[in-house]
Amino acid sequence: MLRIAVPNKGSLSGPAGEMLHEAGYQQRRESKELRIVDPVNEVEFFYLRPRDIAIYVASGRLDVGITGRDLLIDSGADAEEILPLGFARSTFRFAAKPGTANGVEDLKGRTVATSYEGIVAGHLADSGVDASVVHLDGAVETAIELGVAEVIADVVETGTSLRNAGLEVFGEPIMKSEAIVIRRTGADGEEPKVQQFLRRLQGVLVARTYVMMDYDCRVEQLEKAVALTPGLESPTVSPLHNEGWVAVRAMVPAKEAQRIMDDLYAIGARAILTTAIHACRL
Ligand SMILES: Nc1ncnc2c1ncn2[C@@H]1O[C@H](COP(=O)(O)OP(=O)(O)OP(=O)(O)O)[C@@H](O)[C@H]1O
Ligand SMILES: O=P(O)(O)OC[C@H]1O[C@H](OP(=O)(O)OP(=O)(O)O)[C@H](O)[C@@H]1O
Ligand SMILES: [Mg+2]
Repeated sequence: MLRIAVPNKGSLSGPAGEMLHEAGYQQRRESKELRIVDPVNEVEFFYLRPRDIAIYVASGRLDVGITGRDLLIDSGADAEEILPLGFARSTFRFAAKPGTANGVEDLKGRTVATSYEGIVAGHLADSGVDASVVHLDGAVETAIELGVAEVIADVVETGTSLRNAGLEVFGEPIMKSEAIVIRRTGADGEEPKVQQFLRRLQGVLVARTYVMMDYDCRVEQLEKAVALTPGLESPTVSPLHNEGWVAVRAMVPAKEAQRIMDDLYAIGARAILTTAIHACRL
């Protein structure tokens, strides 16, 4: 049985559960459940604090886990990223009252408040800057107003929390994060159960990013049409009953579907349809 760690709370929890559900796995029915078995798929899910997931996976007791890249790095645990999942995207940045600092080099002798002590201490050390780090559990933006620190380092997505606190980011982003799948560093990457789990999640990612496009076009226009819709491998081309026409089928990125439909129409393609992909194995 594959043992998988899933975030039980916070920004990662909802989207992780949705993705696992879309991948065909049974998920917990209520948020108090800490562990469920999905006997059909032979997996067991452990709902754990997002911050703790890298530690469990590094211990080898759980095979894989879903967490944030920033949380993995912050933990310092012996685990590695094996698949980015495209949700809970954020950047990790320094922020302060306008005019306080322009870059990490200005932090010498100052105090930085953060919930991500591991990332911040590592970044300061890499930059050769000697500053103090104060650990806070959350709502870090308030630390400056209340005089606990002059600078914070925190997750930024829309920037609303910073604006509301009258703060501005400064310096280069410390890191970019998103939800990821992790496993213990050096664990057997070919393990069939792990590979199957990753293929299912990759299938969800593809189904979310691509649509299926079908259209008819004249044989003379086929090369131009195929250049617009190269598909992942190569498009399927089938003869139509009407001589001189073919039907083409290819996956295209969902974001580009409307532009591609316009371009296909312009070269004479007709009956252009797009349909959603519900599941996929590449
Ligand atoms: N507003 C946000 N937008 C996108 N990702 C976020 C946001 N806030 C946190 N994250 C990401 O979620 C992960 C942190 O999850 P965690 O559950 O510890 O914190 P949280 O979502 O802030 O929840 P809480 O603060 O309620 O405990 C990190 O990977 C972080 O980058
Ligand atoms: O740039 P934004 O879109 O505003 O998002 C970033 C904010 O979201 C998270 O806070 P959360 O609500 O989880 O509270 P916390 O600070 O207590 O973790 C994070 O810690 C930032 O404060
Ligand atoms: Mg938070």
